[in-house]
Amino acid sequence: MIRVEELSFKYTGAKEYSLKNINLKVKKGEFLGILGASGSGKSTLCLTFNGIIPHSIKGEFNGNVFVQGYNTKEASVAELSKLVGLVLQNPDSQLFNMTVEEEVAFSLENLGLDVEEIRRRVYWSLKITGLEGLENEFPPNLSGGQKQRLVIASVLAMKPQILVLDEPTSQLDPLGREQVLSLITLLNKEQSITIILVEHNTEYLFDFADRLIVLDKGELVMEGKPREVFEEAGFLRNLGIKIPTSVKIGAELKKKGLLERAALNDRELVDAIRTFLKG
Ligand SMILES: Nc1ncnc2c1ncn2[C@@H]1O[C@H](COP(=O)(O)OP(=O)(O)OP(=O)(O)O)[C@@H](O)[C@H]1O
Repeated sequence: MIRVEELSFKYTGAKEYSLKNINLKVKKGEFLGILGASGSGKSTLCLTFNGIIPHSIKGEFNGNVFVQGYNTKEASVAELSKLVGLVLQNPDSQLFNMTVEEEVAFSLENLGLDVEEIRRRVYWSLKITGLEGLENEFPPNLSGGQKQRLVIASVLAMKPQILVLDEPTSQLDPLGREQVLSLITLLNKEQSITIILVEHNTEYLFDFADRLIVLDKGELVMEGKPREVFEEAGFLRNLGIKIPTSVKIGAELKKKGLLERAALNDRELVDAIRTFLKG
């Protein structure tokens, strides 16, 4: 689905490269989580997946990014947007139509689709994001979680096979956060959409990501299954990355010889404690 080869990028006028020699492959239907401290290059990497870098944001771009076989240097952002849906932190900056329905239909009208197909896609997108019944609402009146789901609906209407979400829940309240994360899980598990997600909720990534990559100062410094990555809790902490609470507790119990391995998710930790108390 995505192949990144020897990618380096320096913003125009910047002293340092924001991405340094990144190599990465993302498979169809995979759920990839991106971890890294502030400024490590997570957003910059996300912007390379649909061609915003290097087409709209300029700089020194070396290496290649291929999306479903297209080299992003050669394909336009409009073409790439049909393959890769991009969702950013702040939903308000991505909503500008008068009604929920118009918001979803907007991007489709530029694709030259017939009215019936547009109607079908709008209906499907609003249904899957749980926004049906709100078609005539004014987007600024929605809750944070609803707004972000509307952004996702308008991106999904283009029928991309890949969704890139850059901290989509960071500006939401706990309920909105939960709604958006559940939606992401559903899109991955039930619609087989490839997910690339930057998210600070490491508990969620532990449970649902297939693989994690860790960025540090523009370099890809670690890669593996969530369990393998969180096994290196000390390394992650030094990079300023939040460790799941279950892993922190697991590490203490392991130190005391009560657990064999620290990287357990919430459910596994509870099971291990229950077994220990029974024994
Ligand atoms: N438009 C820009 N012009 C110049 N430098 C930039 C620009 N955008 C980002 N950078 C620099 O590139 C580096 C990587 O930034 P980026 O936003 O990709 O990191 P991040 O991991 O997403 O951080 P955060 O978690 O704070 O969003 C930082 O040093 C940042 O200052």
